Amino acid sequence: MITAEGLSKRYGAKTAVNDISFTVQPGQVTGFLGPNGAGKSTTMRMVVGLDRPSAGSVLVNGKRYAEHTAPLREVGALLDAKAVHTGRSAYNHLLAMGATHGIGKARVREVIGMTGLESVAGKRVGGFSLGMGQRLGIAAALLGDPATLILDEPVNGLDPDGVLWVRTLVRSLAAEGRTVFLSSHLMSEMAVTADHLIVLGRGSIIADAPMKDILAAASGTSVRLRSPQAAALAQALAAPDVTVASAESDQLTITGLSAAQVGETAARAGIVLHELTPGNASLEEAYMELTRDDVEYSTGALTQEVAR
Ligand SMILES: Nc1ncnc2c1ncn2[C@@H]1O[C@H](COP(=O)(O)OP(=O)(O)OP(=O)(O)O)[C@@H](O)[C@H]1O
Repeated sequence: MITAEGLSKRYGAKTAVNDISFTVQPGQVTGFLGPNGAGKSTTMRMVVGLDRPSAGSVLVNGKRYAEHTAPLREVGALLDAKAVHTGRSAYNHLLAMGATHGIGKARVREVIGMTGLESVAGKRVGGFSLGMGQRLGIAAALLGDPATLILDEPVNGLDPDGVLWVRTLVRSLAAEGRTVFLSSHLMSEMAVTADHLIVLGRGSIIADAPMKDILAAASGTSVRLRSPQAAALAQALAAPDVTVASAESDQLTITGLSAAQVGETAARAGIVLHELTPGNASLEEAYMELTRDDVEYSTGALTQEVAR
């Protein structure tokens, strides 16, 4: 479990993380989202003691990272896969990391197997592709068999096979009861990987909720229905903030009302429904709506140009 209380980080005049409090629970995958520069990496770095908070604290299983006698066994982190520039082989790199914690060859071989690095384990890490580097970073994070995993952009640079592998891996780690804290800009992937989301914008938390609640709260969602009395229902639903579209005579697509509100209006009017389907917003839509005012490096003008 990760617990942050009033956590802040300032770099000179720049406040990268501004008084945030959150808990990352075990047994589920918690996604960490936010626009570029929102403070995600800074927060993750503070969890593992690579950056010192300007105020507040962040604890892993009740202690600061540095207070753990064997931190690799508590928290495994993939923070910057490119940081490993070494002439060592992957096998020797992991062995050297493990040596500080009494972790031996058997566990090193195990994580090499888990991350699909067998065929390149003897090769110099310096020559690794981005994807191989990511796999090695994940192998390093898993080395101490930690109860908490922090993965900053783990699918960056991975091919579709690798992306699916990370998804399966993190889901199984969470199912084993571990705490998994994961950042990614790939919304479609996050949507199928995370159970819970923490969204940062300009250093502050703008959402901290289960994935399903974030999707359900997104406005602009539509409700689709089929009814033999579709025209009468369209009239009954008419209201200033409601739009009703009809592609076929027995079908309606409604925005501005929930499925429950549509069903209740139909019941009050004595109208028969054959189908009533709430259309959830995609995570990408929900995310765009949440972070609309918090994008530091806005490309609004450009995207408007392109959309024209
Ligand atoms: N060492 C540093 N010195 C000065 N400013 C920094 C430093 N590290 C980060 N920042 C600033 O702090 C803010 C948060 O950066 P951070 O890397 O944590 O964001 P992020 O959410 O991880 O972004 P991205 O999605 O682009 O990785 C940014 O404005 C960044 O420029």
